[in-house]
Amino acid sequence: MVTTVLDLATVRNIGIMAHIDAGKTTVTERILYYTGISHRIGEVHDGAATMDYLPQERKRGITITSAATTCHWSLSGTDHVVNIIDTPGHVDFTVEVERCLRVLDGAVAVFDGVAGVEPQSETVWRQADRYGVPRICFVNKLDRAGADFHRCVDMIADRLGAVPLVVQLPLGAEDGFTGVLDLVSRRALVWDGAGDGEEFAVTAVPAEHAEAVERWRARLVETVAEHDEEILELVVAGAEPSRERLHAAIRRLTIASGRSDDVTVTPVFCGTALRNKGVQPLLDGVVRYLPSPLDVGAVEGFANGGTVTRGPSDTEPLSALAFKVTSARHLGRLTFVRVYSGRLETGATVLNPVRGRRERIGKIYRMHADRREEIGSAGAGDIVAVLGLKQTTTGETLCDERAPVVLESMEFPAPVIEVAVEPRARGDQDRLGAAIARLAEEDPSFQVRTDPETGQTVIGGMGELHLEVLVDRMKEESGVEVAVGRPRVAYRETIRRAVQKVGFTLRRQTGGHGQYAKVQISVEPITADDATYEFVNEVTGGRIPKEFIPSVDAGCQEAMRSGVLAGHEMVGVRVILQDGDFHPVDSSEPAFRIAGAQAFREAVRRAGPVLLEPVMAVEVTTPEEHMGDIIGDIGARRGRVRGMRERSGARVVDALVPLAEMFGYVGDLRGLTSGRASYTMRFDSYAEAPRDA
Ligand SMILES: Nc1nc2c(ncn2[C@@H]2O[C@H](COP(=O)(O)OP(=O)(O)OP(=O)(O)O)[C@@H](O)[C@H]2O)c(=O)[nH]1
Repeated sequence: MVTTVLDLATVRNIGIMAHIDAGKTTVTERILYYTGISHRIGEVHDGAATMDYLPQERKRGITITSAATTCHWSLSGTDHVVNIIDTPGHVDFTVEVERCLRVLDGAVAVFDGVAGVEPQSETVWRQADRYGVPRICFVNKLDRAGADFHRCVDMIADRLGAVPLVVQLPLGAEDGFTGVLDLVSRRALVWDGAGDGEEFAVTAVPAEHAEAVERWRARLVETVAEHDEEILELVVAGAEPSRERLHAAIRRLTIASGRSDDVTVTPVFCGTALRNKGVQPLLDGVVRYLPSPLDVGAVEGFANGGTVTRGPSDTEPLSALAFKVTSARHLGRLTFVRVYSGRLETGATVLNPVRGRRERIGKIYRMHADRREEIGSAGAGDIVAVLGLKQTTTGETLCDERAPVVLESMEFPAPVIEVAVEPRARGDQDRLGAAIARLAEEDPSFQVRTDPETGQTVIGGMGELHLEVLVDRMKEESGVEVAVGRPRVAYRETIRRAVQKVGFTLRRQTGGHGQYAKVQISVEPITADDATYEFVNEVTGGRIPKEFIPSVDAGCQEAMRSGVLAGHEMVGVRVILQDGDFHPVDSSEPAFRIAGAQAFREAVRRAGPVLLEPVMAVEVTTPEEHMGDIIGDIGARRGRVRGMRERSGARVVDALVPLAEMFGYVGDLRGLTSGRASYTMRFDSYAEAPRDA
């Protein structure tokens, strides 16, 4: 077992983000290959890709669950550790995207050289804008007919509002694409087509390209000078910036762009991952231009009611964030964590301050796609998987008991779409239950309930594709065939009025001794945003013995799970237990639970119950000319525009729209704007639904 102390300056924690099909998986595969992790190149289309290791993903050919993998890349004789966090591209998996963006320091944005900047690449790009993640771009698929590097660069400027720094030009095109021209070093990198792309020759720029290289290099220097003082001074003095100075300036600009709202300067690389051209220089670019944990600096957290910071150093107290929980076959629960400060040691006891529980660190692994390497400890800046954590889930902090801190957590939206599921084979109910429980543990945005009327199991998630994938995984991983109902919006119920003194008496005589419990309650709406339920006991003088009070509470909570209107979960109710009565022999905990639940249902029926529907915060990013259409359409969907902004040259419309009106929005928006606009949507709040909902 190895215990390595990393030189933080040599660590890169990156994500690879792209529109579906732009080639993210192929690029990742090639990176793993060149860095020596995988020993053969797995093709996505024959289902052998290493990174997409769920059988479900192999079948679909899309990347769904993020996995972290560590590899090494040497630049100028220095070894670098590159931790790659695989990020999904589909909007239904925003939770996955959010948890990745939370823990990574930089990203490679992959574009399809034929399609250019597609609407969905805009979506992921905007997400990275929001999280302030510095990026470099890779224009992929330049071997394809119709690929056009310069058009893609123009689209990066026009559609994403970024400042593209072209650092390479393609050498040849389509079938004749043979390599890249490196503008910083004024060299040609040529893959001769033999072998599997490991070898490339570094040559002088061919004479016929010399003029283009000089022209584009001048443009590169000019753009850098516009944003960087040091290079500006050199240019003004008429000096030629050296290769090292230019690299350093591009690095400064790339990293600073992540933090800036106005300008995103992004180096642009090119190649074809499938034909193994251009990936090694892209790796050089990752190391050269993307930030190390040291560049990202200290992380903020909360302690003792105030804010504290933890610097990226092994000598600070431990702070780490769990960003993913998976269950690994034959191993059990595996928790992926990013260490922000201090060291995580095998066998140590750490604190989960959110739960107030101590946890023992079992084994620590560095993950290499589907292979694990056990290590004794992990230091600040590292990303590893831990075995043995029993309680900690996604978004929770682990820290030193003597210096507790809660790192800012990720927020998980409420599930907004539901489907009923049932096993096709009668005897499979228990296996379905186990399969669901396993998935729910991995994915905080996935929830389960039982429909009180039909008795069916209902699963809820972030979107239709999200649920579809989960159902497929039940089959693939647990062998349960599932019949699925129609997707529907996940409603809630609440009350609008207070109701006083609603009583219920349970009196039953069955054979031996009977059952007796009497309660009187009031209910009232709680208006605080996130309040779901409160229980207040005002019974004094032993009119209900103390030991039965929690049973009344439990009965009310049980009744909250299925409202009186349509069996949806209830929120926002305060119950006040005012009075009651008992019998020395016939009263019991179950009797008070039943009485509590019955009184609650009766009270709620009189308290103006209403249906609540999920309302989504929708952010549409669009070119100026489509603003009017988009705003009109939002109105037609019962939506309300909250504001408008400009971000990196595009207009951003912020609106609240009921989810029930958002089915099919992807297609409608495409129709309205010829695919130029993109949107993201997350749960905002619940609001009263119209009567006919
Ligand atoms: N011609 C060509 N095809 C490529 C290239 N890179 C990837 N492809 C193909 O494009 C398709 C999509 O590639 P993936 O790597 O699965 O794309 P992805 O972005 O990971 O897709 P998701 O996992 O679905 O998000 C596959 O059929 C690849 O073989 C390339 O450089 N040239």
